[in-house]
Amino acid sequence: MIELEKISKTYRMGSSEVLALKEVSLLIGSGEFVSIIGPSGSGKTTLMNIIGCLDTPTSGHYRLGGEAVETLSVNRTAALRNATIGFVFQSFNLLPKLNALENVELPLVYAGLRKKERRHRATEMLERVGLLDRARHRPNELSGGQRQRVAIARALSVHPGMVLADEPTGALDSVTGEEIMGLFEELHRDGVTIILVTHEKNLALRARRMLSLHDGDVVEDSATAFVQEQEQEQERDRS
Ligand SMILES: Nc1ncnc2c1ncn2[C@@H]1O[C@H](COP(=O)(O)OP(=O)(O)OP(=O)(O)O)[C@@H](O)[C@H]1O
Repeated sequence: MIELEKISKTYRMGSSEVLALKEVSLLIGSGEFVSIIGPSGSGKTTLMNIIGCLDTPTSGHYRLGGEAVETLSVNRTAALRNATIGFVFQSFNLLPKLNALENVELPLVYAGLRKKERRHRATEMLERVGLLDRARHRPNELSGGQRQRVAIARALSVHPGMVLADEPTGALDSVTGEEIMGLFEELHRDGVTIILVTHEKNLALRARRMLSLHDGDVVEDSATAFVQEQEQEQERDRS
């Protein structure tokens, strides 16, 4: 469970200030599939960074899984983040000298797992994203979509309850982007919380809930047409 209460974020640069988030209050439940949309500079990445405990708000309160994040030490925050959140970025952020399997294993090295368990889990995750046959390939031997699948497998390797994805399809063509969205939908069906930043409305509408940001404010928080269609179908079935 994510609980944001009047979260504001101000960036200071010399004598000037940018108010990137303005008293944002939000509840996101376990297992939700939420997209965040908004124009460039509206605060999407800032909000994701705060939810992901990669940055701290200037004011307000953030509880993650019941823990008040502002009261935690840096080490405890890092431990909470590593155990609960998998990150997926537009630029994949894979290490070029490691092959796909080794990239997926990396968070498990940091988590202190033994080699045999790491191999087992990383293999399982590559299979999950349909890339087992590319396990020994380095990132430059993979397509963009395959690289993003490796990055998603890496995010999943620690079995996080939540995946935060910042423009995960931004570097991909539309067909490959659709495939990656299909993978997020599968994860959602498996109970993983998905929060996805995108500037493409057709992709945002594939989530079950869409938040629109404008100038640091959440200006819309709505169930997507996908959910409305499902509700209408259920209504028809009942009548
Ligand atoms: N490190 C920083 N220092 C100063 N200002 C920043 C910093 N990061 C973001 N900002 C400013 O905060 C505001 C929100 O930025 P943010 O990156 O969250 O927006 P965004 O919606 O993700 O934009 P985009 O779609 O272009 O990635 C912008 O005005 C931006 O210039």
